[in-house]
Amino acid sequence: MWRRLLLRGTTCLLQVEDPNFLHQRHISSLCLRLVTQRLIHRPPAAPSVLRFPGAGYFLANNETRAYKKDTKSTVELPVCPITVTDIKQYIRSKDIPFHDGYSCLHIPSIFVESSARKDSFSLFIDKTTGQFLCKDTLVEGSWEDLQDCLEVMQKEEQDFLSPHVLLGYPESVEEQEERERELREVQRIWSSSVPLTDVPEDEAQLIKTMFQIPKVSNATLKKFGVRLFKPTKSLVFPWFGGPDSSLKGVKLLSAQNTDTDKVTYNEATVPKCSSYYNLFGLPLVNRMDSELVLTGHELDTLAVSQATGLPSVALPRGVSCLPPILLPYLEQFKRVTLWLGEDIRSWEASKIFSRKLGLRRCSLVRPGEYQPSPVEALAQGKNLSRIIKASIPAAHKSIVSFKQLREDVYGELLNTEQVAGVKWMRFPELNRILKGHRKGELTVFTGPTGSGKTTFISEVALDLCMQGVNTLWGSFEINNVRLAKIMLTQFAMQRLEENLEQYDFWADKFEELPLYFMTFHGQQNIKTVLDTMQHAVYLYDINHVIIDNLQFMMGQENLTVDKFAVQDHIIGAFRKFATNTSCHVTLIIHPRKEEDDRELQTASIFGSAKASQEADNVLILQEKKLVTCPGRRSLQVTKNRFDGDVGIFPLDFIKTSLTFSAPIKGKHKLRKVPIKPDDEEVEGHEVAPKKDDIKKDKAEKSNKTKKTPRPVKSPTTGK
Ligand SMILES: Nc1ncnc2c1ncn2[C@@H]1O[C@H](COP(=O)(O)OP(=O)(O)OP(=O)(O)O)[C@@H](O)[C@H]1O
Repeated sequence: MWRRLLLRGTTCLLQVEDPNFLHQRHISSLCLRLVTQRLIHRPPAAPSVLRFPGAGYFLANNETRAYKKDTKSTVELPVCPITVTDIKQYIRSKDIPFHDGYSCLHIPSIFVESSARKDSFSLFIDKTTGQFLCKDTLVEGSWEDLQDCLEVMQKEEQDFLSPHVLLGYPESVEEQEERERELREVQRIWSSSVPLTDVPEDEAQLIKTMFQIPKVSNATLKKFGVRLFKPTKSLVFPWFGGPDSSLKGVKLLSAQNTDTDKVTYNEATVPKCSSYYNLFGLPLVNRMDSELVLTGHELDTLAVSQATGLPSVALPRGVSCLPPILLPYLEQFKRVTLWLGEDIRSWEASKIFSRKLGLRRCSLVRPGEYQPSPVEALAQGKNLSRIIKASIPAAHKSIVSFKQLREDVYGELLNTEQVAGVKWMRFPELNRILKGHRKGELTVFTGPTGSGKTTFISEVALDLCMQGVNTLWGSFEINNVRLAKIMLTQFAMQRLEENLEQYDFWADKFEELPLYFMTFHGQQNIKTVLDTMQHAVYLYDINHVIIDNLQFMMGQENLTVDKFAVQDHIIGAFRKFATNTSCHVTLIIHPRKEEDDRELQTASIFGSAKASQEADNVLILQEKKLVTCPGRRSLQVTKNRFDGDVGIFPLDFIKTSLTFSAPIKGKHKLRKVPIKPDDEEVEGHEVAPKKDDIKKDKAEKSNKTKKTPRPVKSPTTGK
């Protein structure tokens, strides 16, 4: 029997074998099946979406909510994008009082009985996404979930709902086991580590010297609950959270002193960094505190707190991202000072994060010689309070004088290397010409049809992503599975088809990359694409978007208008996006038809001159049609706005690994660095373990040092 269903505004036809399918449990499993088959995005949470004739509405009262973690790194726009005005209008229509906060709207929790509500406005709705979080119960969900809940409350004439009302994805057995294993690991580390105050004074001093925190007092370490895990000489930072302030996780920090007197830190978290949402220092914040210093590191928070007495919290993944799910915890502060570190990357991150936090309450500490990171400032005996007082307001006017710019200019002159951007590990020649990959730029990339544009740009982007550049792919031509397969092959630098036993090893490492995909395929509307990009920038602090390729946005536009004008409009929109969001956009554009044996030039890019005018960089994949060397490609940089250097270098394609970056005839020999006495590792590239090691690695999988941050998908609870 066929039944028509309306799910989140989409009509679905369902074949139903069981005539009693209207029973709650059937609907719930049916919805889950639909989700697994990706027919709908997630199970509908409540009645307004399930309109069975005569069925009334449906709530899964007995189901507990548990998001399926890390499902996919795909970015999709919410079914119906909303604005803050929509949210406000809806809330008003339900007669719910609200408080207009910085990043969120605050309403009374609907998951707590009114008599038991501790805080009258403890449910936070993200103004940008509509995502909500109830701080009292830690129930969270989408804007649609919240609307559904409110509809039910109204229909039922209830003044609160059970926190278990929302349907969730049940955890798989493996997920459950993994979670339990992680919890045991957290407990094991925590109980076998000791407070630094219990360590003999000379040993404690030695540890502090090792971590270069000689001036951080025992009292401060004790106050923040920092411990020492003796087996690895690591500092342990606890994550206490949830309504019961229980131990949710730990971060282990080890220090390594280098020849240059500088210390390098290695971090490991349990649970793994993709589910680690600790705002370290939060339990010490008072409900009435209205000022906060936000740092990029736990040690910095210790330094700020000790030197200034101000409340301070550290971001769980440093400057790489500020997950929106943490924003509700920062709503109470009228003034937030962002002091994220001592380099340009921290400075750029502080500007981006302050947009999420609300510019008007944020001020930024500009890194510089006299303003190093907080922990260094403390070690150097600087006055941290004065540095914080001298921080500059994040809100800026659109017209500025040189007086306001002079510090920026000075900073750029002082840090020329950092200003030049992230260097490629696999493409030294690109570094030589372009100097690096910079935020806010537009790169236009072209090359003959089928010459390997996607393959090449995939490796170029992967290289950056492996260094922590949060990357979003918009691949309209080839689907995400194929693209991910290319990238994974390039990542592993080998044909995985022939080494399937290594698949899990590489896939596990690949999964840790801050890499996301838009789910579009085929022709797309430019506005939808830009909205999705904007959404991803907000959620995942994307730094690099790759669009493959522009021609897939042309078809949707009104083609009675001049084709070139449409293309110019699209390029202009991407240019604006790059500038406004400080995100680098790489745009692949097909060339116009040239004669086969002619090399492409900037002017060969399809369309008018707008593409090359707007672009900061123009890259061309040249294909020489030589009989002697048919597959030979070169990469030509014909425009480089940063410093004007242009040039060309040859690319040798290795079919097994789909890479272009191998050493060229001994010219760019990579140093071999042994990692084990009997193993060799090419610089910047990992070696997969032998078959036997794979099993071991799986068992120990949890959390060895992870440098690359990962997406934000699971709740703050760390559940
Ligand atoms: N230098 C090369 N030599 C030989 N084959 C290559 C080279 N680079 C890529 N290929 C292969 O050519 C095929 C097409 O590559 P790719 O899709 O990257 O090209 P493209 O320029 O993006 O194509 P299109 O013009 O259709 O967008 C792939 O199978 C790829 O593995």
